[in-house]
Amino acid sequence: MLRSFGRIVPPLTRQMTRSAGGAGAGSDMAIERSSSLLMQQPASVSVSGGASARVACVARALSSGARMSLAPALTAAASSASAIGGVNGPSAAATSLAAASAAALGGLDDEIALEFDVSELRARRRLSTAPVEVFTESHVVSLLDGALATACRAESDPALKQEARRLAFQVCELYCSLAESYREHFYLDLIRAKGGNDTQKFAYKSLLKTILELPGGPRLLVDMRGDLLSLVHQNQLDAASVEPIDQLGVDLRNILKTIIVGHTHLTRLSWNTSAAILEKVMGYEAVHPMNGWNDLKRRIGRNRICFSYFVPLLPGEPLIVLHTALMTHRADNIHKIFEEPHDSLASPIPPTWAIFFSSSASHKGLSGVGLGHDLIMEAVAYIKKRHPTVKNFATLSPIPRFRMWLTANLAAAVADPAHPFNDLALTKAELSVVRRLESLSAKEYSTPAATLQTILGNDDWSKSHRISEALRAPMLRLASHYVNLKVGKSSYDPVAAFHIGNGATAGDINWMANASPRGMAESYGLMINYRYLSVSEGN
Ligand SMILES: CC(C)(COP(=O)(O)OP(=O)(O)OC[C@H]1O[C@@H](n2cnc3c(N)ncnc32)[C@H](O)[C@@H]1OP(=O)(O)O)[C@@H](O)C(=O)NCCC(=O)NCCSC(=O)CC(=O)O
Repeated sequence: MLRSFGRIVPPLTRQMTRSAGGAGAGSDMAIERSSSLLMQQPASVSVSGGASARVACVARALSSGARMSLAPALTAAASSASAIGGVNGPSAAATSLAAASAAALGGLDDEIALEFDVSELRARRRLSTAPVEVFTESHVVSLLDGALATACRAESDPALKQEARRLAFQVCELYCSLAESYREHFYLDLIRAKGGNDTQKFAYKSLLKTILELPGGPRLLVDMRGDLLSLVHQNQLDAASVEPIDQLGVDLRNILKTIIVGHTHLTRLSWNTSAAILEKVMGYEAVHPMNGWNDLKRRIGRNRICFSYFVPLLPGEPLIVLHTALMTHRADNIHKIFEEPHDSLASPIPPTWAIFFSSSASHKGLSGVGLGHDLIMEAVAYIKKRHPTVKNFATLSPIPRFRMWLTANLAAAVADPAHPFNDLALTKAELSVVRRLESLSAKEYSTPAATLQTILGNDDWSKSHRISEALRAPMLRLASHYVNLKVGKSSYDPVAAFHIGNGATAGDINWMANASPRGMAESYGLMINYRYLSVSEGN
């Protein structure tokens, strides 16, 4: 089938020739000469020492780009020269040729590392909008087959490593050039590529590991897994694609774990942290958006700690951020945490509570790696060591889908007066209090669910102290019911799933704890404390 993979940049082979910059016509001739020399000599046992010296000289004299085009020939030379030999082993000349080729290749390592910098491709991926040359599926499949075969063979033959990296880079370039709608095909082609080895299941892992070793490769794989998860969550995959693509996602996660688990570095961010990182922290904030540098300054000021994880292979990337307030009491309102001026937070009373009020992971592609759990546990250890008066660890967390859940259930109960949610919505006593305060029509009075639905229909209730107080008890009860809902073994609410999955316990639900438009839209202003009792003292 001739399927086009739109938005593709020119083929890499051409790109590579162009990036050989400065090689010029003279270099082209030198490439040809040394190529033929390299291709011919290793085949002969009678290779002379002079030939190997010339190989090395020619290879060194070439520009790095031109030498790189020779990499496959140099690799072949090194490999076959080593293999030449009878009962007495390789001849001295063959050994010398192997050494010269290997030396020329060895010197290339750093240059190749630079030339194969995937970060550039990622930048292009973000910027490129113009449709360019189109590759056919057969091109994609043959590139993947070749890259996969070479990556697999390079695992046992180090002489093939550079070639494996070159091909892996081409695959990255292809991936960065793909239109979003072609990613599903790419993943399937990657999974199906056999690399000449029909028996090896999941052979693509070798290719992914080769990409991981390219400069910028880890970040590309993080993006790739994020893309893949987005695709899966859209629920639009062909039924037959779901299982293999899920498997690819799991393999990608496991490969990424090798550069994350055991390599994380806990960092406390401060006003002295580089602006580039602080700007990212502001951008990644997923729970309480920041409105500029002053908001951030307050969140890293006195009695506030902003933790982040970094790993060496994703330099400059705060992978996950955890904001903490050190307090003298349990926090029940997010506005109080934000409104304290950052320079007046010094209290004469030492803090006894650490309140985690926001965790944000920066890359979807790293979900399921366990970063959130590990960061909270390391943060606890850090705080215990430096702030020994802190004995209690808890969160002040959003309840993100509470309003959605309540709205849907009230609608179902209004449609069916026998619906059990009518019993949960308001008790008889609550119903009579609310009805006394609000003048509703007969229809609106008809059931508890109808009454509550009408009152919550707009946010006016929150402006009336009396009505809001009348709603407090039923809303807290409904929120508690919601937070304890399960889907299988996990909590229905995503934040509850995260904290309860970490070993925390659902604690107090706080009334009007986040009256911002987002807080009202998500949970009618309610927030919850999850208690990390196992690490708290005196519990
Ligand atoms: C909360 C996170 C930082 C966690 O990051 P991680 O990389 O550790 O996440 P993860 O994907 O490995 O998920 C860890 C576990 O959390 C649960 N989990 C996470 N997100 C979920 C979701 N949307 N739906 C269902 N479960 C979910 C899963 O059970 C999973 O367990 P398993 O591994 O078994 O699948 C991130 O999900 C995130 O940035 N979320 C958006 C912002 C957010 O809602 N933050 C929390 C509210 S703030 C807050 O509550 C205060 C605070 O924490 O400080």
